[in-house]
Amino acid sequence: MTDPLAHVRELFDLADDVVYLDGNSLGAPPRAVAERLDDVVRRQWGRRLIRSWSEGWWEAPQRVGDRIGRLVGAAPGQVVVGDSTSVNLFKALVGAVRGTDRSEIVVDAGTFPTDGYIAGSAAELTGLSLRPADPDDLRLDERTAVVLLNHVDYRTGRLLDMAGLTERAHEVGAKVVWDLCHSVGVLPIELDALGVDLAVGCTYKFLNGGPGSPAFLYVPSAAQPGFRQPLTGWTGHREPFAMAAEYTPDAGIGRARAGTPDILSMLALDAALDVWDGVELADVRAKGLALTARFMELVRDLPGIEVITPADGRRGHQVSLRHPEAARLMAELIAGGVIGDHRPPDVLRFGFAPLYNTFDEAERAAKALEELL
Ligand SMILES: Cc1ncc(COP(=O)(O)O)c(C=O)c1O
Ligand SMILES: Nc1c(O)cccc1C(=O)C[C@H](N)C(=O)O
Repeated sequence: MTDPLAHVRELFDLADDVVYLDGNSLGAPPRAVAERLDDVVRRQWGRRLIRSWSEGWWEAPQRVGDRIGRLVGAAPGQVVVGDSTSVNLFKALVGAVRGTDRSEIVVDAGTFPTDGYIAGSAAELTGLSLRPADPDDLRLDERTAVVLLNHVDYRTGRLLDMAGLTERAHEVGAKVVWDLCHSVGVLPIELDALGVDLAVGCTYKFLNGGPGSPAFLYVPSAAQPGFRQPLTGWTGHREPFAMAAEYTPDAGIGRARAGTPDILSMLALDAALDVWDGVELADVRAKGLALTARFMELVRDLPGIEVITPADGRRGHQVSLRHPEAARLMAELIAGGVIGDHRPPDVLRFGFAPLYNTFDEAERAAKALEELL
């Protein structure tokens, strides 16, 4: 295919002697980040000192949130950036079930561990039970307060049907929280249009925000007045600088904030998001499907390999291969300059980031694996 994103790779600081296929865990650095951080540290922090809080720092969580909103189909004022995905999951789940007369939280059984752990804790603290369930057989009913689902499964790369599952939850009066860690920046997402209740996601994978860059939380405008999240830190207060004794939440998405925002990471993410300017998610999606299809075609028949990522369009931008010696194979691939990762016990993962990965890289990686086998 002709690649409408070919020029975007130049915006990244990537060495040509490495085939980097782990952007689904830690995205590559956009060149603009180092430059921006230099300005933030030397000029904003260094010269403007504390004045910088009123020169853009304080509002950064909402401003950067709106930039992510564009990528997930959320109108402005509904996404806030800060804290980790784990912390935002806790805010979302407790906020979703507080005051409910329903009795269970449902989580997809194969979830990324942190989601299951946090859901367990949220259930225990709110007196609900936690029920892990297969996304193909969720069995939601009037007992279900909320269901937490991963849009793209971290292990297999399978993409769930957000529209259908959101509708199913709503049919029984349950809420749905979507974890978008492996789908934000991968495909067009329509949170507002689908009536999603809450969503979280991390920014260090396909959004390339850098190691530990802050996560995001989506709370639709209509739900904000009733959203009572448990971490009532002062920055979520309606008038934080009034230093009032009583907590009064911000009227809008600001109530989803907790403590002081991590400005260095936040502004690194802000700079990283510049690579999306002028990029169409439809192009990203088309290239991601083509890259993963090409790689799957090349590795499908290799000895001992089982492709566990769906071959139809229901996948994100990673290819997962099962092999009994996955750990050894990945270590050898990495030693040879092809960087993917291994998830226990026997899964090799290869993430394709359409903004910077090329078809030539898909072929080089497949060739390297073939030679090892
Ligand atoms: C689906 C999913 N949820 C959550 C996380 C991480 O959460 P946190 O940002 O708290 O480390 C990851 C990856 O680390 C993930 O893959
Ligand atoms: N967040 C990570 C980290 O701090 C260190 C190593 C890996 C990660 C990851 O993001 C793992 C990733 N969520 C996964 O899908 O496995």
